[in-house]
Amino acid sequence: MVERSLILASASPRRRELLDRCGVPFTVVASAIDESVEGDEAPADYVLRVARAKAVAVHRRHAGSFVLGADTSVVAAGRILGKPADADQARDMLRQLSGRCHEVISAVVLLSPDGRKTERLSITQVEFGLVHEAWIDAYVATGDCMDKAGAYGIQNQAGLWIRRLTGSYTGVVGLPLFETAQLLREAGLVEF
Ligand SMILES: Cc1cn([C@H]2C[C@H](O)[C@@H](COP(=O)(O)OP(=O)(O)OP(=O)(O)O)O2)c(=O)[nH]c1=O
Repeated sequence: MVERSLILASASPRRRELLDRCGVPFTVVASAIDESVEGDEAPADYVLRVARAKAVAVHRRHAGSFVLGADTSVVAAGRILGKPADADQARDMLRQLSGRCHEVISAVVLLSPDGRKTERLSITQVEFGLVHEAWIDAYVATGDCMDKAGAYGIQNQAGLWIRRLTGSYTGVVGLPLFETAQLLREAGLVEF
């Protein structure tokens, strides 16, 4: 096993809980980066770019460590839905998702102490059943939507609206465990 520290470059409590399951000790350092979409950037390119930027920002301050960065976006009808700015935007996003399929794209990037970068992408198809206006109002009132891409948390009440999912549940929650474990294993940080 490699005797180097691992830093999770994220403020997300979900990512912390998921990374805990990999069984490797780590610390958390949040990165504040600009997450705006650049021009007509493709969704997968955008998510990878932002995940890299989060890892790089933290690696600059902690160059002797491994740094893991991640990003998650919802893509509906080709449009990238990040975290809603307010309750109205959250309602709009949930109306767009109701009764349709969308994709959740998560990127995970690992920087080594020597600056070597490895990365993986996880793409999941999610189908929402019809979501009534009253359900949207009640859910938005809980506030759960505000810190989540696409304005929903599959792990909370919005999970009741999901008819089907093909891909990675943990990817939707923000840290695809299969892909993350691959990166940590390749770096010699986990054994299995
Ligand atoms: C779709 C979906 C997203 N999410 C979360 C995962 C991410 O934390 C968040 C998307 O925003 P991100 O910008 O990917 O992450 P973040 O701002 O929470 O954390 P950081 O940038 O510091 O790493 O939405 C869920 O928890 N459940 C879901 O069902």
